[in-house]
Amino acid sequence: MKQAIKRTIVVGTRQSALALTQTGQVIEQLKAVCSEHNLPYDFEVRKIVTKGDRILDVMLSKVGGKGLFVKEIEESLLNKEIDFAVHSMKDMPYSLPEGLMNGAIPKRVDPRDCLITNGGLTFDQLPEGALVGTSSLRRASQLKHIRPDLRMESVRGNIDTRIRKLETEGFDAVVLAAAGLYRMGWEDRISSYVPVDVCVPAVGQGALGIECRVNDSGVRELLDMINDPETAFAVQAERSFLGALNGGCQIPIGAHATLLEERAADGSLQLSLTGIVGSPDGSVLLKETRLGTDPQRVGIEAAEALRARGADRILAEVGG
Ligand SMILES: NCc1[nH]cc(CCC(=O)O)c1CC(=O)O
Repeated sequence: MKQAIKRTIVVGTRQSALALTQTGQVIEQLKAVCSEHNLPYDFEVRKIVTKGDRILDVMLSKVGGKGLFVKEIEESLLNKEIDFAVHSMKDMPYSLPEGLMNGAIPKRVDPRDCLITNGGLTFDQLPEGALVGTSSLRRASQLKHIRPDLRMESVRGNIDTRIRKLETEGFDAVVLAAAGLYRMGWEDRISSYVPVDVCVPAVGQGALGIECRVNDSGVRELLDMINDPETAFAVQAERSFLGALNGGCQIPIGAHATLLEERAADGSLQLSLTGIVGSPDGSVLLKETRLGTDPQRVGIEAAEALRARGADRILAEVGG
């Protein structure tokens, strides 16, 4: 029998353990789709070192924010050195360069933040004045807002480094996205979850984004098979919110959208989005929730409601 000639798809990723693991998981999903539909594709992983990986000792917000992790990867896509790239959605800047697009958003895992503590504490059980490690202004703002006694300190590095610092640097707790721990198979390290009404997650947290070239129809058709329309719908609303607040950088912004069980009268999906903007010290925390059927609009409406309450001033103060 004649063998079809296979196209080898080169997949770009950062070289952190989390990036490699989630890229491997996406490739496994695609391989299953290929064998089910008899599609002639092979996959090869190409590791890319980004500027964000080289600068690990500075607070992210001081060195230019999220774009640091994707610029080199996007250049490799445009140069055709790679054919698609797997990103943590929350690390993707709002706007993609001309010629690139988000080809798929697979099903989201748990979007919540979680605590790693000694002795399995919940947020409410943290002792008075506890030292909490996070490099995220969003987490610092929201946690200090309800617990002004907490001392927040920056902790950077890969997930395993941050967990190690719980012991080596005397933290009472380290805050991480649950999603990263699940993907690594380290969920047994999670002491407790921070409810989304206490700490609204980062835009896109728990979701992946798969970036590809707009004109690569083969890759686009393939990626479309692992797209999860409901996740994509919610993430679109969160990213619309981010875009409406000009939030490309590491700033104290969070948004969480969920689909409502009930459809609108005309049968379309409905979603609810809660967005926050806060000051890094937690003294100000603005929160708004909007419902609707158009994700773009819901994001913009929540952003406008926050802007009307002074969100721009807070963002300008932190240099967002
Ligand atoms: N900021 C780094 C980062 N980017 C993506 C994840 C994993 C969670 C996810 O995919 O949303 C993490 C770690 C963390 O925030 O704890």
